[in-house]
Amino acid sequence: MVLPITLNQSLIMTNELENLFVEQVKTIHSEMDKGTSKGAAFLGWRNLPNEISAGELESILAVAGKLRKAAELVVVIGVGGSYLGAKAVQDALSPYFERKSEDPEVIYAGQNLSGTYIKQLLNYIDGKEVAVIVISKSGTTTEPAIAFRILLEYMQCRYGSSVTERIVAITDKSEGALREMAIHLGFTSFIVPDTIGGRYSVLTPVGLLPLAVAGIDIKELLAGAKDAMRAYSTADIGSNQAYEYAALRNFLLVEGYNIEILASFSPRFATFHEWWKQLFGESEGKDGKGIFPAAVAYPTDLHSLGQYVQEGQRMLFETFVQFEKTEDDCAIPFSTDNLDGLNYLSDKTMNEINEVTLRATMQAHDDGGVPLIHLTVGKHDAYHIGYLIYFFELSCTMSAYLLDVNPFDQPGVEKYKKNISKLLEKPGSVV
Ligand SMILES: O=P(O)(O)OC[C@H]1O[C@H](O)[C@H](O)[C@@H](O)[C@@H]1O
Repeated sequence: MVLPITLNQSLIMTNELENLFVEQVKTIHSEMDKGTSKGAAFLGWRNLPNEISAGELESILAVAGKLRKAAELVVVIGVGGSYLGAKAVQDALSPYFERKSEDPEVIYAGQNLSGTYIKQLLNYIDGKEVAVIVISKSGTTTEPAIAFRILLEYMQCRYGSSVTERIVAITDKSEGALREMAIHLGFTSFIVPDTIGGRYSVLTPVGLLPLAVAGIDIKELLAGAKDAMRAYSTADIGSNQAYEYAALRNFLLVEGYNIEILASFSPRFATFHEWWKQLFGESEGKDGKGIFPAAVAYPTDLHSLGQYVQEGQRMLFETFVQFEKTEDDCAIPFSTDNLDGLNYLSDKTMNEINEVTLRATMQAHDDGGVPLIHLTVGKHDAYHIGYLIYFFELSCTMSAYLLDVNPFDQPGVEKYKKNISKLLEKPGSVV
């Protein structure tokens, strides 16, 4: 059977260490099952692919259908976990250049505080039929709240009382300013479940609604996640590659490799790197622990960071994600004059050369002393992306538990927020 994801690596672990991980993983797995692991109240994503009801899926699709009909452009407002998952999957599964005519354009706001960005966004959407999806689990995050205030004013001026048909909020069921606004102004809304933190929420309405609006097959995405959930349900590292990946990372950390670079050769996968960075960075980076998650888009970055990876400080390991099958390809044409000397490639396609470049890179980095993990993904489609999401969510959680940290909080992020409040003299903040 061809597995949707396979993991290869050539690291040599001592038997003692391997046995230690085998035992630790078993214990943690059973603690997760019993709900006694750190932050266990936020393990809701674990069974989500099985638990999302047909009713909820239908209502997401129905609302998406309405927005698709009403709007040629949809602005999705959110930051962090309320933005990265949807954008990662949308970019991974959309054509590079030309959208299908029935798919609205989906653009993002609230992930930065650039006045230039919002001003130009307002100019860009003017004259187009617009809808807005505003997402914030807490309902109080400053960056998206500011973007929404500006977009809401714009939408109210433009659409008057019918604005409620064009705005959808996704937030906590009862807490936060966004929930209050949704009730007060009468927007359609969805709930981010209490048991799922932002960075694990891509398979809830947080990711599913914007993706359905963009024309992504969310049922296939969930089908992949559901199969992954089944495939990675065992506590045994030997037959659970999500746990194997978690253990390998922790082994490498013990060996002094404290930076992981996620590397891929598919440009449309690059936003997924950003989702992965938040997932691992916020889940593990606390109590003075954690592997720093970085990412490179090859071959572009072979011509920038490649030098460092090859010969810089030896504290990096690399995880390659390779898609075996992609839909389109382009042959290298034969040239009669061969002025560029490339005729030796003319029996090959671009994707074949991309694959050779991947192998050449892995070999070079291996020679350079960079430990490698190689994840091969069967196909570049919604099913496999859903599978991969679940793979990383589970391995990230296990990896954080192996470090003995709570995977589901992010206390450090509050520090800068408090400083902003002080500097901007927010009422109630301590000066
Ligand atoms: O969804 P929100 O509550 O607006 O939060 C958006 C983001 O805010 C902060 O950056 C947190 O550290 C993230 O974990 C969260 O995803």
